[in-house]
Amino acid sequence: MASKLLRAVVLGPPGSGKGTVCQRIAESFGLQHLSSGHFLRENIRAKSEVGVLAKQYLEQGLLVPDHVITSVMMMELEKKQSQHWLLDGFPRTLVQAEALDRICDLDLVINLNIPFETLKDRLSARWIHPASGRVYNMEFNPPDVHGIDDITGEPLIQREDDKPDAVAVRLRKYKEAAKPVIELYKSRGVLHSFSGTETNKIWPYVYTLVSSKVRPVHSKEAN
Ligand SMILES: Nc1ccn([C@H]2C[C@H](O)[C@@H](COP(=O)(O)OP(=O)(O)OP(=O)(O)O)O2)c(=O)n1
Ligand SMILES: Nc1nc2c(ncn2[C@@H]2O[C@H](COP(=O)(O)OP(=O)(O)O)[C@@H](O)[C@H]2O)c(=O)[nH]1
Repeated sequence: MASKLLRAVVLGPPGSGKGTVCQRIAESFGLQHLSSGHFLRENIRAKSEVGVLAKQYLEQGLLVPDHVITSVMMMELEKKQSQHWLLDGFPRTLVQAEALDRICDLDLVINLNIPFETLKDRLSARWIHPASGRVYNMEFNPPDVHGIDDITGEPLIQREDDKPDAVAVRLRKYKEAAKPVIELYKSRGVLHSFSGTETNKIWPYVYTLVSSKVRPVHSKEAN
């Protein structure tokens, strides 16, 4: 098994299960899950310079400018240089993919293909714990107590951009921006696409793929 540090990306539209799959990979293989959306929401809550700027874009359903999210992610990646990592939500555009290219060679890109109706249903039932980024779904993985985070006991919230009108716009924008990124990774031979409507069915295939690159922390397959 290669001892090289894993550099991986998970691509997929909003609601496709990137966060869920990344969390499982991070737990099973002991690698760092870096979510660009989570870093942005943290900055917004902290009212940092990046956060104040990002908020203006997110409120209009827009992506933040490439240079802003790229500098946030480059700073985070610098801190994790000596660890295996997995990116969730970055790169979202070709410009971001090109910036990532300048600092590393990706080993693996996991692309989640999920039907539009499934995405809409999932997002309308998604609740998050803002401080940790923990994600719940009222049908798929509900919290122990309705509206309350299992670990901290703090309240869960629903993201503004998970409301139905915002979702349709986000999905359209995702497709447009992701197309050249997917083509780039396909041409490099690192793209692995998974299609379906259930994360639990996709997960064993993802697990097998990642196992070919990194050793699992637990000997038994999770879920
Ligand atoms: N590279 C990125 C990543 C995120 N964002 C912005 C737009 C996103 O709508 C928001 C939240 O990011 P998430 O990755 O959490 O959200 P997604 O839109 O991808 O939705 P989801 O978490 O549902 O996949 O942050 C951005 O502008 N550029
Ligand atoms: N019903 C259902 N919900 C799921 C499944 N997989 C993930 N979810 C939920 O769908 C929502 C979106 O998943 P998430 O991992 O946040 O996707 P992301 O937007 O791509 O990061 C969350 O509320 C998840 O808990 C699934 O197979 N079935």
